[in-house]
Amino acid sequence: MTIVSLPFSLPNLNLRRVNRYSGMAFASLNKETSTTVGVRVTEGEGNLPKVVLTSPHGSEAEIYLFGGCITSWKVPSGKDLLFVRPDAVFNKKKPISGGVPHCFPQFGPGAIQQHGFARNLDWSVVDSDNADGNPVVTLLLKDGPYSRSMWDFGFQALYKVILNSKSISTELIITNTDKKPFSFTSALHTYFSASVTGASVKGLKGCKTLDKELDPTNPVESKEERDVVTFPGICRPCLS
Ligand SMILES: O=P(O)(O)OC[C@H]1O[C@@H](O)[C@H](O)[C@@H](O)[C@@H]1O
Repeated sequence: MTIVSLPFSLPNLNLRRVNRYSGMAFASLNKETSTTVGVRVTEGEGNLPKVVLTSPHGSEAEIYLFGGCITSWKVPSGKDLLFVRPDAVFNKKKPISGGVPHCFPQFGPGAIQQHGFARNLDWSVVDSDNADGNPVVTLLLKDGPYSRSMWDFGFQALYKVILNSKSISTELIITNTDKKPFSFTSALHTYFSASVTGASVKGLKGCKTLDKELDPTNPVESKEERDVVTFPGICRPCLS
């Protein structure tokens, strides 16, 4: 695997560092490659940079800077609990279809592109840590000409991913850096790798559903009536 230099600069952030292993994964400004235990940046699919978190307990996670998208979370047995669609592309022409894509500043359809622009932009690494053996990386996305062209607000998104021995945790902090208020919707739209046979989802009763099977551009709106949703075949209703 190849170590890549990433063209990021270090913003003036006051990020709390949690122990002696703190540091940048890689800094390219002076060609220095200081490492944090369990955090590295390598070339992924389509030569896109990805952060790899490796836990001493045997789990591993991969996060593409394009879209700030976690594409893999392997537990110690080697099983990947996340799913990436087989037809996903890694060429920045489309968001990476799978893993844990960001939806921001809009979830679903609306005034701007479906699920917003955060999954179409390059995030940068601003911090990495190793907290008691658990690797941590923090990514940053800020407004720029592309985001401003459709959503004219100043913002900062900080996305922290922590790989624990038996879990992975994420924290997304959105800060309004503008002089005017804004509202937004957001989601971490996770694709889990699972067999639908025997899978069920509770708690959807009463939720609005959109059935896109017949015409994805003109979904049929309805309401979920079932206490428990199972998946005997194609997943028809999708939550909006
Ligand atoms: O296809 P996209 O834009 O990546 O969105 C993923 C899914 O997002 C869901 O919120 C929609 O209900 C689905 O219809 C859609 O397939």
